[in-house]
Amino acid sequence: MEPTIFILIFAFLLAVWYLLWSQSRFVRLINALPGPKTLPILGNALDLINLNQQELNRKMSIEWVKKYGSLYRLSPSIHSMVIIAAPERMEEILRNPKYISKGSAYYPTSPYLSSSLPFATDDQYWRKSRRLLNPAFHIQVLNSYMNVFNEISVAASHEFEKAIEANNGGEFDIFHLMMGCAMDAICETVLGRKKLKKEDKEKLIWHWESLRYIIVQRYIKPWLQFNWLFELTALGHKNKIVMEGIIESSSKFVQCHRDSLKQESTEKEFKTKLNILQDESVNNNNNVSDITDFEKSKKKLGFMDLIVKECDVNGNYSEKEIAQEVATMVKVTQPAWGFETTGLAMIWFLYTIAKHPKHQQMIVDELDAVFGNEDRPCTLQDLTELKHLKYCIKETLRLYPSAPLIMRCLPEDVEIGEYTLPKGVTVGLSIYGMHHNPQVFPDPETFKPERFLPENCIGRHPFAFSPFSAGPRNCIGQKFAMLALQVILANLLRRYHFFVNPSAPEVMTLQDVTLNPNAPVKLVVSKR
Ligand code: HEM
Repeated sequence: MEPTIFILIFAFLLAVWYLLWSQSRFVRLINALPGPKTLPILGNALDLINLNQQELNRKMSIEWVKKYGSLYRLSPSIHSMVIIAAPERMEEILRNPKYISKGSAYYPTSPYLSSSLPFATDDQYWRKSRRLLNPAFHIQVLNSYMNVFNEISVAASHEFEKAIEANNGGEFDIFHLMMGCAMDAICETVLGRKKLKKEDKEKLIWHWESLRYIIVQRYIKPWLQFNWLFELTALGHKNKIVMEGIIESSSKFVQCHRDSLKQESTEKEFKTKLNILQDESVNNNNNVSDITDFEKSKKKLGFMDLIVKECDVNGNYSEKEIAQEVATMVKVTQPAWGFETTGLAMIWFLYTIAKHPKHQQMIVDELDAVFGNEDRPCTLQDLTELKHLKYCIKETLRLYPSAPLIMRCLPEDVEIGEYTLPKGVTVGLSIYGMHHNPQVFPDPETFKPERFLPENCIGRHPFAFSPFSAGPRNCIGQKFAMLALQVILANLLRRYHFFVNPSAPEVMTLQDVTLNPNAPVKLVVSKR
């Protein structure tokens, strides 16, 4: 066939398809919502494509919320999306156990991570995994990590000392130092106490940074949303390499943990260990003569123990599935997830309190009252007394939620106010937009930790502050993250003061899978 005829037929079919599609009930319901003007087929792609990631964040989370309200539509391409930035509306979606599906919203990572907890699109599989992994984040398990968090703070303090020396007391970028610290916190606890070598850490960070870039590119460039086309591009090729690297390093974590469990055990003893570990109160009738250490510790199963057990003992997970779970636990991106979300929270916290010396001093006063001159580890009891520290962490997570936008795919029509959100639509829940919405938090751009004093929370909608999302599919690592943040940041502030160079330009946020800084986060750090 002549190429011209082929093109004409293709254009005709596309026009017919577009005409039918644009008359559909789905499109009519979406178009009833306020939102920026769309172009045929391209939707809002032209609005988005010309923006850099910093402008994209402002536009989506602040400008358009102001212009169109806290419920508006956006069409990055033919895939329309509804953005929500108000707690009452978010609650209607997040609280409902029927609306836990992410649909294909997180497809840019598939097929590699499609069956890990944060990305699972199959509801049944998600329920199975969530039920299985919940005990690994039980408060008793988390409390057993206190020592590790204290040790990691000491190691991070040494790194700061080296950086201060290397920079002759001048400013330096804290990004990689704090990311490494958060990665250690996850690796040495949830991932089975494995210490990573510097080069392995750097490789993992590179993998996840590349993946983040790829995901954003696929959202804003509509042609990359076709898998077959994407795979033909240089970006598709890079995606393959990156994902294979991530899965490979995750499999190594699993193998390493399995080896350490198996060490000096027969196969039978190994399986018995895993079974015994699961029981909170170990039954004396068990045949446990050879596992007395485990019996004594009465330990609950950690994340790695649980998934190795499910694979090796119960056969409920394949080797590939557990590698995917481990991969997302390392990064737990989207949002989701793990070292990056926690590392970013630490970075934004240090930057923010460096910019607000009054609040830094209030935390330091509190630390001095609790620890005096003692150089001892931080305990759970200490944390209950470090109230201003907690308010500052919460206010940082309000201003800089590590996961700025999360998504759900609606399995049925949902009535919200005067609008009907049609079945199958992707809802983008803008945590950043809600936290910066002046109707939810007055004077939203100002750092005011006192917002979190109990008396100031009265009357605030329970979903208004949701850095960890809310409802059945909220962050499984929320308590872990808060504990790690409090211990590590308290210990750093016991040893160092943090300042910003007053003439340095402000560090801004980038609209990304996670909320990253647009420039190096340079601080002047001095010993207390
Ligand atoms: C400051 C730190 C953190 C923040 C702000 C954060 C935020 C979030 C958010 C907003 C979600 C919901 C995503 C969605 O609904 O699409 C989520 C999910 C998740 N987070 Fe976190 N997270 C943090 C730390 C962690 C840590 C330390 C872990 C694990 C050790 C973790 C593990 C997960 C997992 C597995 C999910 C998926 C849960 C599910 O789909 O059932 N997160 N996180």
